[in-house]
Amino acid sequence: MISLHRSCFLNNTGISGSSSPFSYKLKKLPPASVKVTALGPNRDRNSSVLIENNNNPLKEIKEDGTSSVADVDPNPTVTGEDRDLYYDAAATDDQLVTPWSLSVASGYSLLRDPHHNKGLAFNEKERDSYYLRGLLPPTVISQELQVKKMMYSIRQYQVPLQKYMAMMDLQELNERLFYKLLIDNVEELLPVVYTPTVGEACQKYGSIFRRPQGLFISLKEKGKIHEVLRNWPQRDIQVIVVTDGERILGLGDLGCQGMGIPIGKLSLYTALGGVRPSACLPVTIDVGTNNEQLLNDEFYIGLRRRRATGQEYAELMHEFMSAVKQNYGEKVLIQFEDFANHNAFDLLAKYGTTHLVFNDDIQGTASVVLAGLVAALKVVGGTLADHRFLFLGAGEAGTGIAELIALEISKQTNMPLEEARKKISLVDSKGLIVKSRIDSLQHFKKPWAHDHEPIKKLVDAVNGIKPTVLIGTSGVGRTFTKEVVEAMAALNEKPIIFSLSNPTSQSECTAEEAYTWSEGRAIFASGSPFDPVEYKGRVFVPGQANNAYIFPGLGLGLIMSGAIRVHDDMLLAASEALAAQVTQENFDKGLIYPPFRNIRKISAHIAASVAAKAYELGLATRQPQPKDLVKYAEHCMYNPAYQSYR
Ligand SMILES: NC(=O)C1=CN([C@@H]2O[C@H](COP(=O)(O)OP(=O)(O)OC[C@H]3O[C@@H](n4cnc5c(N)ncnc54)[C@H](OP(=O)(O)O)[C@@H]3O)[C@@H](O)[C@H]2O)C=CC1
Ligand SMILES: CC(=O)C(=O)O
Ligand SMILES: [Mg+2]
Repeated sequence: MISLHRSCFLNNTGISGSSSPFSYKLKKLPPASVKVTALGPNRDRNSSVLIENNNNPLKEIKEDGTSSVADVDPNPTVTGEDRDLYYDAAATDDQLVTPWSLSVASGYSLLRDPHHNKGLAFNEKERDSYYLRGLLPPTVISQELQVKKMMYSIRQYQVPLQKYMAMMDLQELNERLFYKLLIDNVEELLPVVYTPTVGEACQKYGSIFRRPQGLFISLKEKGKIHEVLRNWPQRDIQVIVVTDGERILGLGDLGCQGMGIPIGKLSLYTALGGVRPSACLPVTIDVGTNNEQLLNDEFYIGLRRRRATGQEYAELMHEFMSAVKQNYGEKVLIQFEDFANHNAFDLLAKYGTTHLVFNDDIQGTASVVLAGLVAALKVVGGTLADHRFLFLGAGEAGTGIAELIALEISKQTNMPLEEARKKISLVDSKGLIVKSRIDSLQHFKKPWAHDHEPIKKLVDAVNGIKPTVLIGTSGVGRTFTKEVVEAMAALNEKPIIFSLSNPTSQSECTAEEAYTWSEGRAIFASGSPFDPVEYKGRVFVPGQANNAYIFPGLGLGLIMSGAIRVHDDMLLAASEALAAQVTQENFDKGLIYPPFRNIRKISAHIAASVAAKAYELGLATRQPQPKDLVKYAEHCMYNPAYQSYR
């Protein structure tokens, strides 16, 4: 006799899959008559799932997939309902299975289960049904009041890292409240869970690490990655953000502590793009670090060795990429994040043809910057082809943006791509990229080696090339000096200046510097947020040119269309969709990006455009194509409002 466990675990009864480490499939059973009950303690590998269908004999489905009629108590201790659990973001309406009845964790375990805990918002009935009496103080409050209370307490912290830690604690305590807080206060909390604070969190991750929020896959796990993926409690994974920690923002090699980045990016997938949290998996690949300070830090949490390279590195990455496909199928989206450029381009080229992957730093960034430029041209005038672009920094972000601009110019004018590229020049740590350097250049810089005399200093490159647009992707702070900004302002009535490097400390210049040195004429955007600036009685609101505008909507579009590959045209589509969201009211305020507070609407439009492109290119597998993709995207989005457990 299998007995029902009082604190049994609430399983994910999506169309297929499970949130416990064994797998089972529930397909097209008549709704309203299906009861699913998890047995055994939470995440117990020996657990099994019981299915009751129209009161027919209960079936027990075991971890190995076999099933048998079980002799069990048919009345689950508790039942509940949670849309999130059976709602498949990628399901079409007719596939949506609504009235599943689920058993949930109860009592103390329920209060410790971040996916289902509601804290003081559990109502009287739920407190009775779920054995919560006495475990909570008597008051019952709404989720809205919980948000107010939490915002009040977060605002008491003066130190950004303390706010970050309070948010991480909340995510571990009450996931829905965390996302409601983030969605409802996105402009205030984005700098807390994302750049700039996430940079400091990564630097100190060894000291602040508390609980696993993602998977650490190190060289120690070589040969076992398939099993390691199965240790993650969720099975129905739709998006993975993976880093190897070698280029974390502009902070360099942070090794295993780069984990803060995939965690932060994925929280934005949910908050900004509406992807279910249970479908998101943060991963850090640990192949060592070349950061001496970390290697000598007694609190460092990663492998204490120098970075593996060459075959050793490639083999671990390949095992990971293969295991991901084997575990989650070919439609799982993999976002490469903050890899150093000597691996990033090669990984993208290698896996771009076999997996659903993109590199956020190369492609997502390009898409957001192109959108900002298209919007800026409405203020400045002219087409992209009429402008000249100069970059400080010729790595992933710099060459990625440059290539997308060239592609767009080439599309708009039918100009050969090679000709379009000549409108764009890049400066790296050795100076302007020119033909005479070609033999010593990394492969991704070679297309940008134009006929020009060598120039060492940025200000000389500005005066020599006379750009209308200056973009910083160097990862080095304060490199747009007064001299450089003044040179841009002398050449242009409205110079476009983007300081994209993160976090704030690495920004090529501050918003105040850009507006002051250009006498209020710059069209300015930065990677990390800056406050509005008052200059000679006028208030200037800087834009935030950050790939966070793009990847959540791009990801949702890929998932909801069941795309199997990412294509450059999807990034162009995302970029156009973002630019189209800038309203006249935004322009009137000097904004070239729409406000982040509208991000869910923006993401729905981006997702719809990306999905439409996927269908057009024959890369979408979800059929039939929904008629109204924007509505469909909105409909797919995760809603953090509490569910009532019956
Ligand atoms: N706003 C956003 O959404 C995004 C911002 N970024 C930011 O962009 C920055 C760069 O990222 P990424 O392109 O991936 O990094 P890479 O390491 O790939 O590229 C950095 C580039 O900057 C050059 N560089 C370094 N120091 C100097 C210097 N003193 N003068 C001139 N050039 C210099 C490097 O030159 P060399 O090749 O000679 O070494 C290299 O070409 C980071 O700070 C990152 O946070 C990145 C992605 C998105
Ligand atoms: C924003 C981002 O992806 C970066 O700075 O690396
Ligand atoms: Mg990045």
